[in-house]
Amino acid sequence: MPHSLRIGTRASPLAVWQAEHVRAALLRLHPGMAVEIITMTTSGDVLLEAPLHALGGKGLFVKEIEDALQQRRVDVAVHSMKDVPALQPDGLEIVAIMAREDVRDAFVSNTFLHPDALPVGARVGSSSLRRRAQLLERYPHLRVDDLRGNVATRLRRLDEGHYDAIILAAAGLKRLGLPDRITHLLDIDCSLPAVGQGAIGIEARRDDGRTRELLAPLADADTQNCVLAERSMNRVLGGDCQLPVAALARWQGPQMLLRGLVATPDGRRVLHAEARGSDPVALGMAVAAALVAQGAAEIIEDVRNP
Ligand SMILES: NCc1[nH]cc(CCC(=O)O)c1CC(=O)O
Repeated sequence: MPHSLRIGTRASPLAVWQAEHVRAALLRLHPGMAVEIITMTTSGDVLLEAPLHALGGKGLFVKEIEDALQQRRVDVAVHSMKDVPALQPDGLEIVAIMAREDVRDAFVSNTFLHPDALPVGARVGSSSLRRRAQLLERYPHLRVDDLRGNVATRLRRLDEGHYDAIILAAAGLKRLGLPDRITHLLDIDCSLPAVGQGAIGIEARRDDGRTRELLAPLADADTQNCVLAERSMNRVLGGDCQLPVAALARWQGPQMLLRGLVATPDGRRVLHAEARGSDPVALGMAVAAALVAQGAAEIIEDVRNP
């Protein structure tokens, strides 16, 4: 019997690119396998007007796709790991994380070559509290305005002149074939990325051994361990991508270095912690504990219940 597989994904061009990336990798291993991509609209796509962090619920971009997975309408869900909540619903599991793209945030402007060049009162578009906080810490003279929508929408709003600059994930621009739109790549000391940024995660039903077996070779062990460390930090903090929380793990030889950050959205308080080790989960818990010791839990509570 020939293998066949249904992949569920958001309908945005970036999400579809990522699902096609998974399909291509599967077809390289199993030429002739039937892999169907099924696009769906998520509540995150529908609720485009409200600022993301005000919508409250976690996993706005993954919920409907996970429902389809649980109901066996699809066999596989492909997500940006950045959008995936710390815990998966009953019976589902992230079974593979693929090799990471560029993890950095990108500064995109048609006028200014670098954020250093932005004048007092310049408008920067971003709905991410994490990006807002880190930008305002370094450049308190800027105005950060909400900007939602898929990558093309955000670029169009910039081009229409609503903003002097916007911040986007470099990974999305590169995947969509738009690397030329990157004006300046922000160093991780300037903008520590979101947990899981740049990584594609593949989710399946825990008990679906056949699908898990098909997907296993798509995993990149180094990326998987780094994202595990970042997510283990985030789980302790109760974080999701709607909070001003950042983390990045990288291998330095046999050791992993995990950096974590929690900030107030206005960038006035920015907590940093880092640790080295080889056990990703322990590392994430250690960095989370170091942030909590500096007051991270109170900052997060204030953001959740202003
Ligand atoms: N929240 C939306 C989202 N989810 C993942 C990416 C980019 C791709 C990635 O980080 O893997 C983006 C767009 C952005 O932040 O610019």
